[in-house]
Amino acid sequence: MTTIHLNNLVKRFGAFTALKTMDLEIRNGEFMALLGPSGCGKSTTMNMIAGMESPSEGRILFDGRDMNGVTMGRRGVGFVFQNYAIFTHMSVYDNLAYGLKVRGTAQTEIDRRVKAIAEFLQLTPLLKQPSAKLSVNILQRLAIGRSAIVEPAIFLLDEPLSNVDAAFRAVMRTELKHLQRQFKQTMVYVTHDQLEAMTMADRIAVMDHGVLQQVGTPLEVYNDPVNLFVADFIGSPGMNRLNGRLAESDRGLVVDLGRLGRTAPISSDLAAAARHNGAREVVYGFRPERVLLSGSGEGIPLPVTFVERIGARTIVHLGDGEQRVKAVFDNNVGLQSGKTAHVAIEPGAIRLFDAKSGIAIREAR
Ligand SMILES: Nc1ncnc2c1ncn2[C@@H]1O[C@H](COP(=O)(O)OP(=O)(O)OP(=O)(O)O)[C@@H](O)[C@H]1O
Repeated sequence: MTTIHLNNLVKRFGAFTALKTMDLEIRNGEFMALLGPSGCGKSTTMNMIAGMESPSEGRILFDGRDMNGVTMGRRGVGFVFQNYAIFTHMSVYDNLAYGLKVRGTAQTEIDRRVKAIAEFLQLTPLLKQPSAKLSVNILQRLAIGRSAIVEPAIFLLDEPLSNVDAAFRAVMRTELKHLQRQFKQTMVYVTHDQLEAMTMADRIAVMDHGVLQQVGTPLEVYNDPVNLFVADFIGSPGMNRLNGRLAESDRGLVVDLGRLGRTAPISSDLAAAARHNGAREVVYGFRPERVLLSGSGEGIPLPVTFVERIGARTIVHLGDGEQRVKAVFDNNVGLQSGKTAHVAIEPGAIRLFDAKSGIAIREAR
């Protein structure tokens, strides 16, 4: 196990800055996901950790040791890419054994470890097969096994599941997490898929445009996004946002929801944070799972525009124009498009953002 420190890391390609600045500590034995849209600098960060690219500025430390000038082969990292690097002229067994062979491991030990990893990745019946004829799913499993077998202290995976089919991806999400627990590796996992990051990672580093936006556990980034980018990127459907304006009332500070013709109360702590922030135009945010239906006719009246049933889950689309809301329920709530629903938001679920900067207005914690 190894701790990775990224200190003020910057990467420029000519005049273009792919990574503007990155400060991140990846703890011993931690599963860290680097998450963000295409082009945000995830792979660039990963390639620098692996030693395939050098930083333009800043340092990378493994257990406090500066990796500047240390070649990829000497960093003790295992790397799995989106495009599995498999020797197609070799059998599954020989591909798995390769890393141990080049390290001069004894044949009996190679045999033991190949059998163990093959069992773990359900490759045992295929060990004698030539790799050239394997399906994409199996090839990716083999690529993971080939890197994992040497038990690197640091395991780097760059979108390893993006070419495989959805059912297999779901299985591999669980297996990769299991593999990391078993070998107690420090794992860095690049993905643009928030579901992958949310289900596997101990912590997620959310990136956008070469800038680290937020680091936290899946629940922290889900519940308390630092800005509207993170609020939108995490969760499916993303966070609801209604445009509002802070206004004083006899109930204290409230959010005037404009066209919806309502004012929404906020907690006294959030009101204090909003007063301190000074913003007037705000985004009133809440997760679709935190919407409640009010049977008594209280709450915000919104037209039901569309009802989606996804297995046991129901996603209800409400509102029109700019003020739209999605609500997610675990059952069939019996709403139909064309009807009006009265919705309330669970207490404690409201998040406020400064509409101009997009930055969260947060209660002191
Ligand atoms: N060798 C290079 N030369 C010039 N620009 C590069 C180079 N490598 C990456 N870039 C640019 O740096 C930015 C970040 O790329 P990077 O591959 O790190 O993004 P990413 O978040 O991993 O996205 P993706 O999943 O699409 O690869 C992109 O705009 C990319 O075009």
